[in-house]
Amino acid sequence: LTKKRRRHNFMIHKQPPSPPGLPIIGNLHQLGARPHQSLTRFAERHGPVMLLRLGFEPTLVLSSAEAAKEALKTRDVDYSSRALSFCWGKLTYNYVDVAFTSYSEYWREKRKICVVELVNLKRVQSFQPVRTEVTDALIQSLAASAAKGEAVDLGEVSFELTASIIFKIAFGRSLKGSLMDGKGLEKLLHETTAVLGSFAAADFFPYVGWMADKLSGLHSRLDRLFERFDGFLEGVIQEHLNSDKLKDKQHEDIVDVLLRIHREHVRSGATWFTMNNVKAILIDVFLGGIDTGAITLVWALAELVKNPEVMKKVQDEIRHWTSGKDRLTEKDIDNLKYFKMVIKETLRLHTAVPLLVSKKTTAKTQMFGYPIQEGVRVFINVWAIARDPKVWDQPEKFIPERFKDSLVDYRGQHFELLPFGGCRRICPEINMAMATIEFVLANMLHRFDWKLSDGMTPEELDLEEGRGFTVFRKSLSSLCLSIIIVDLELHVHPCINHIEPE
Ligand code: HEM
Repeated sequence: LTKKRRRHNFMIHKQPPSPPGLPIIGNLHQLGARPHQSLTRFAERHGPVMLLRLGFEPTLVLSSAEAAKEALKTRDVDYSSRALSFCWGKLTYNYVDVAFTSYSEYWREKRKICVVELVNLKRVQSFQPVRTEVTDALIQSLAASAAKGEAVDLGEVSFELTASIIFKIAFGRSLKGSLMDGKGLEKLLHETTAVLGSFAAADFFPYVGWMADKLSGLHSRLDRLFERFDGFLEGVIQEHLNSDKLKDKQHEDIVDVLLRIHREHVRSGATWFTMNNVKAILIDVFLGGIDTGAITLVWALAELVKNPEVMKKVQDEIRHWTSGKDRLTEKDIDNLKYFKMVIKETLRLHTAVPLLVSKKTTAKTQMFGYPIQEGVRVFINVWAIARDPKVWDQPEKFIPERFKDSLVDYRGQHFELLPFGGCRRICPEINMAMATIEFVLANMLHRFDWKLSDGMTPEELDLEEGRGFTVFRKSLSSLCLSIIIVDLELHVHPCINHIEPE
């Protein structure tokens, strides 16, 4: 009995391992510019469950599929809240959005709106004409560049493309000629990403941190950003309220949907869904939808250019199944088995949000038998998990074939591949995001051949990642590629014997 009690006491007081830190700041200084990479190196030494101290904040870092499964499945309620973030709080009208709200009935209601109203299958399909229109315009502009022999900046192209789609889907207006045209929007998003990725002392040093943030100029940068976003959203909302077009449900944009829900709430006497909720959810769509999609597209093309044999194989497949047609439809994409493996491999190696959105424990809980307190910040390092050599053969290499006979998917059920997170807080917009990425990328690969410009060889192409913390942006924005328009007549029946349809 005594032995049992001793072991019980030992486990109660035992803490997960952690790298030694400094007084006051703890391990903060060790995170560096790419925290997911630093944390991966720590995990190699200290194991898949670590307890760090970031300032005064205890922070649990999980770096294996088993640990992710315990947090996201076995004890999902305990790990479902969000850690407060000073910057996000400001931009989301004090956490009244979906992504940064603590786990509660209030979050559940708002999430239900997202899932039921914004991203149901019908709605995703209803946006197909938008994806087609924007992709057609892209193909035309790429064809013009190819005809002139000009290289294109892939980062710019991808960004403009995902922004155009989100603008049409969410705000019902085109990006061009809107208040936030082209470069203006890109600059705004860069500044937002920089601010959100910067260190907010208030998050790690309660009571005193806000003063440091004020002195460092973070408050005024945030105020300026907030004013720009708020002004833009106010304009869009007024435009929708003043429009006398009565839209049928099939053709509503996201602002229409949210305003309709707001009206229904007011009519029923409910008070919890306010105009600030409308704006904060639009901020989620704006910040969650543009960068992530563009990042994924750029990485996919960069990997394909670096791996010409994969590029050839995937283009052969696409051109085979479209048999000389000018453009692929969304239906054609179902036939593209190898293409889907290329997408999965891109999401594995280059997950856009490497530490997910940071979580917080809602109660006293456990991890691998260690007791974990309530209110502990949690990072799930899905970047490390997707490169874990215990799970993946040659994890650093881009090998789409690894998914050939594998059931592993990215929809939150397989804990070794979690680019969209998993379980309760999983990205609610996977279908919308993937419909866009697949359609655009397949058409870009179908119509054009892509080569590095300025005589650069694939071996010379540097795929180093950029700086970032939560929403991760890499330095590939200036990846310039030459494009060649393909004579599709010559590609009517390229021989493909590597992938057969089911
Ligand atoms: C390739 C594209 C995308 C990627 C890789 C991505 C990734 C993610 C990730 C990793 C999370 C956090 C999951 C977690 O904490 O467990 C998330 C949450 C979220 N994403 Fe996405 N996302 C993408 C596209 C989008 C788009 C297009 C939208 C909106 C139109 C969106 C809206 C959201 C929202 C609202 C949440 C918060 C969910 C919640 O906390 O309940 N995402 N996304």
